[in-house]
Amino acid sequence: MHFNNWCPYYLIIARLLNIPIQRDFLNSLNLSTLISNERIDPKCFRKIQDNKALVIGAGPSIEESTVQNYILEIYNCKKSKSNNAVSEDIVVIAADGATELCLDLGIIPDFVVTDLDGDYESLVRAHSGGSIMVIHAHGDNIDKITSQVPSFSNVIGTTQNFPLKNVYNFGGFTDGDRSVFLADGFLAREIVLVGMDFDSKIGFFSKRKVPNLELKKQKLQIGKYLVGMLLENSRALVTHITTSNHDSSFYGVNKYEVL
Ligand SMILES: Nc1ncnc2c1ncn2[C@@H]1O[C@H](COP(=O)(O)OP(=O)(O)OP(=O)(O)O)[C@@H](O)[C@H]1O
Ligand SMILES: Nc1nc2c(c(=O)[nH]1)N=C(CO)CN2
Ligand SMILES: [Mg+2]
Repeated sequence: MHFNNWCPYYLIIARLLNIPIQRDFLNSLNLSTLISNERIDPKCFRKIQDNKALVIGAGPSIEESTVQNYILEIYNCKKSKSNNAVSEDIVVIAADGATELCLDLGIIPDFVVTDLDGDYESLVRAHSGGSIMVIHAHGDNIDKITSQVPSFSNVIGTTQNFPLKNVYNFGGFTDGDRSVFLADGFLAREIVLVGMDFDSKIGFFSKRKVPNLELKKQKLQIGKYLVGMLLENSRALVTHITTSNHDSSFYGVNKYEVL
């Protein structure tokens, strides 16, 4: 989504959650100085363009074996397509806490979308395995950005504020909905959503210690709204994978599959 279209949503969210947008901007500048690359490597874009993006959120459905088997099935399909060399036409995008599940399943996500408030060890392991780290700067993660970004080399910087020369704004707020904005913005042909249980309890793979449960729930509702708004106008075919324990639904989805 272009910044001009994103900006009104950002201003409303900032007002709702009392976010000082000046601090968001300051941290974008901070992140910009910590990233060496000037522009995104076109290879990153081509990984998603016209391909199928599996976007994995950290909702509680990913704790269920049926969902884990589904993720593995898609991943094995990705691997088997070209004689065990990983085929490029399925791309795995893990939202923050979901990275840990991916690693547990033996999957290195192609992209990890994070504001660095999750499990640092998992991020380091994914990065060592080759994941592209899509790291988000905002006013409440200045310390994390400053201390952790220098340890990653394969980074795409993002912001919810003004984009800078090497810090992008694809739209979106929480790690989960920003993953969907990334898939859509990089022109995925198909988007499959897993673990996007915005109306359910906070998942185990989400932050273990949630300091403010009410705020977290508010953020999930914002994420749900943003995904619906984006997908309604998306060119991608969108499938939402759920289980009978989670009846989250949102606009813009072409197909539901209840496992
Ligand atoms: N029930 C759920 N519990 C947790 N995450 C969920 C749920 N449903 C969907 N998600 C998506 O999974 C993403 C990853 O979760 P995680 O808590 O690791 O990220 P987060 O956005 O950094 O959290 P926070 O908003 O507290 O910073 C969330 O950003 C959210 O969009
Ligand atoms: N300033 C600020 N921005 C955010 C915050 C937050 O806590 N503070 N949390 C987000 C969801 O992960 C996304 N953006
Ligand atoms: Mg996070």
